[in-house]
Amino acid sequence: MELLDWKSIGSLLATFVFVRTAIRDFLPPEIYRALKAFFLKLFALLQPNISVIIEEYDSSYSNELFDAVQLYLSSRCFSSARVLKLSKPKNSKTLTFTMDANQKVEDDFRGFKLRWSLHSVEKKTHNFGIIRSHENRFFELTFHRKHKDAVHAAYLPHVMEEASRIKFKNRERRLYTNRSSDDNGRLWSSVPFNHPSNFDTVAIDPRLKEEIKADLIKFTSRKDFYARVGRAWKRGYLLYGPPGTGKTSLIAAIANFLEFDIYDLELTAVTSNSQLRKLLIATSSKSVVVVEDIDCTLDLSDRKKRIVRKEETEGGLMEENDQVKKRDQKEGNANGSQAAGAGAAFSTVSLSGVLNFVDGLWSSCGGERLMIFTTNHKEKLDPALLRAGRMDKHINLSYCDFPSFKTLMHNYLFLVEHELEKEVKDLLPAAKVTPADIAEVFMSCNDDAEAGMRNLVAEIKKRLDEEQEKQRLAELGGESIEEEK
Ligand SMILES: Nc1ncnc2c1ncn2[C@@H]1O[C@H](COP(=O)(O)OP(=O)(O)OP(=O)(O)O)[C@@H](O)[C@H]1O
Repeated sequence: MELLDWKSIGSLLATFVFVRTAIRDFLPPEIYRALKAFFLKLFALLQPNISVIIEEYDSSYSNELFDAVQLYLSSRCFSSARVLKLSKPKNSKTLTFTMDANQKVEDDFRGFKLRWSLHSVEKKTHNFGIIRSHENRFFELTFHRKHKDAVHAAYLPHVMEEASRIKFKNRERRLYTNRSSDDNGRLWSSVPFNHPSNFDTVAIDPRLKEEIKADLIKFTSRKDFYARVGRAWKRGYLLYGPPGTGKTSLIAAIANFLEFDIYDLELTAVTSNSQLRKLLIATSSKSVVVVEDIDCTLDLSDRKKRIVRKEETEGGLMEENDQVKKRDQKEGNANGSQAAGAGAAFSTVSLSGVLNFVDGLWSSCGGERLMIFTTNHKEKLDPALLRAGRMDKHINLSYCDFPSFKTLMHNYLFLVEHELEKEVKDLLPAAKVTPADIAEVFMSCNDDAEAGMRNLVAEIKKRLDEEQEKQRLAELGGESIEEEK
């Protein structure tokens, strides 16, 4: 039996409207306001929770907040949801759990509880007489109304931040290069970045290692600092030293440490300033942009003076290139700036251009970027390019010293100590042996640690003998020239 029939509902409503009008019209305003507040409170007590709906699509665009919530809940839903979906998102290196529809997950934030649930409803759209049905998914977030402000001001930003952290952590890291042409017309082509080098495998002075790690941590954690002082969130490293001392290995270790992508920028493959600009803008935040062997890719000695004059303005790069062309024409240099140096043959951009672009552009690009330049000849670089703010940290990687040798001995031969290490210690300072040379000897001993150590001592002695012989011949040559005189 029905409790109320339509007639009763009608008279109840009429009574309610009559009473409400009577109260509003006849009660003094202060009493009316007090009564209103009382009933609102009573209603709030009876219904303390409020809900926020986050739909998958906002109009016809996908809603970033929905995706963020889904990612945020991926780690939390495992313990509480009964049915989970498992997937491997594109460009992600890990599997991700997501909630299925009609599941609930509880969350704690600053001591209060929130409840997430995922719903799915079928939605029909009519388009030119055709009826289509779509799955319309949405998250419902339920919490006590007294936490409304905290949810808006702190919890939802926390969800977004946490989601982007998870996304960053899960993503497959990539190595981008502008060296090979891309059939799809992309500026950068990329492959997954799986270089095994890290701060344990790279053999450099342990103090230097700690210094670099501390510098990287400081840099990446100073977002607010860079914003406060109005500077682009970037840092420049210059790695210099002879070939085979670990510059490339250190770059890979840094990228792995920071979990950043790498952009390998080959300047000789850049044909114009606008291309350079596009390339740099297309780099993502949390990345390391590497320009290797800058002394080979650019004609630094020849352009030195002009670079210094023009480097303060971004447009200076154009002018500089024009001047190079004009000078080439004047000097009858048919190949234009190709004569400037083998590596610089087709390059129409310069290191100062890169640095100027970076200064100018990246200030507006938000996220952090590390620029690493390498050279075997630091002395060839113009001091203006080496100043702080452009190349903030100069890292010298030199011939192998004893602590670096110990790292290699441990990594390659699994040895912590060895009777021959004293001999190596005595020989190393005089021998110009790179970590790459030592790695080569250890690699070729086929896991025979004893043979590895013996071969290394023999190799170092051989090199020292060769060096002495070279010196003796040089001295002899000098003497005979003296005699001829
Ligand atoms: N400091 C090091 N620690 C560990 N391995 C090293 C180190 N230096 C060199 N190696 C080994 O030698 C190889 C060559 O080193 P790497 O390419 O890093 O040197 P580089 O200084 O970049 O040389 P180049 O200037 O010729 O590019 C690496 O594959 C690595 O195995």
